[in-house]
Amino acid sequence: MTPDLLEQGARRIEEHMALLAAGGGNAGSGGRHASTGRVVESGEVDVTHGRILYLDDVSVSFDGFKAINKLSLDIAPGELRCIIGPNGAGKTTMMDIITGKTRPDEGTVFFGSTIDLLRYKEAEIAQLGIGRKFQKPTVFEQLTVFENLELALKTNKGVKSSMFFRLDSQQSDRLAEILVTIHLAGSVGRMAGNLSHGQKQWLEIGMLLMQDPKLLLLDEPVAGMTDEETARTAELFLTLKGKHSLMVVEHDMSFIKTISEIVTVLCDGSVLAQGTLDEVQADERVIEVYLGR
Ligand SMILES: Nc1ncnc2c1ncn2[C@@H]1O[C@H](COP(=O)(O)OP(=O)(O)OP(=O)(O)O)[C@@H](O)[C@H]1O
Repeated sequence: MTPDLLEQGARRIEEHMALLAAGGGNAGSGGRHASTGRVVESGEVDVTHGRILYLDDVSVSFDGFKAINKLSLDIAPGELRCIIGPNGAGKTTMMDIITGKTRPDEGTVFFGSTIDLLRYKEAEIAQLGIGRKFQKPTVFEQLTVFENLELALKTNKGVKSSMFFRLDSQQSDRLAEILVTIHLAGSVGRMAGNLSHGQKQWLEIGMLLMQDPKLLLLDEPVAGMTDEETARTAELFLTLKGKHSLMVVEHDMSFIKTISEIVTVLCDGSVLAQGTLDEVQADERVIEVYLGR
């Protein structure tokens, strides 16, 4: 390979890495653009006040339409919070705001009690420890399961160190542990493109886990999965709870029933109801706008 080709290849890897860091990998699908910016080293998030994520009075309008309307919400460290709500309720927009993809017109968004997320760009927020998984799997189809996971560790490396990157023993151990967690230990050498839809979703979650995120945002993770894959995903999320904080947007109520503690119902850009699944399912307002009679 000529130096030119090497350089081009390295540049392509770096572009992929920037996208991945912003939660929008583009290995054959999707394609969200990452903003580039200063590198922010991930450090400790101050959760002494019992909150890892804190949104207060957040609003955003698109052409005069209030997609998010005085939204206030907080999440405890290690919590698995489920978010439900009708189409257009603002669930995706809320995640866009948390991850820096959309800037709110007003309000406060804090990661722990000291990190004002509104001061950071999308790629920086990913590096602070907020991982996002979009609905569609965005793994690197032409690489193996192992290579995908290995690649996920390279996001902070420059071109040359990225090309000659080797896992140290601690990273190898973590990769092996994550392979088991995501049910892909037996598929380590398979090309990601040959995995089932559910396995691709797990692989992408594994790639996020390689970066050891403190908070994971997951948008409709079980959409399109078989019943068995859905059940295994529930198992996976229950394993992650406690070690990571999770915010899961889903429409699949039986999945929510298996994994949920507190469920937040969004409607018209704000919180309509919050409580256990039984509580929100019994709430007349929720039945009216979302669950149907
Ligand atoms: N960039 C944008 N420009 C204009 N309108 C937008 C934009 N993003 C979102 N909206 C509007 O804001 C509202 C909330 O959308 P959002 O995608 O956040 O809802 P959602 O709860 O995720 O819905 P779904 O369950 O269908 O994914 C919708 O009416 C949507 O059309």
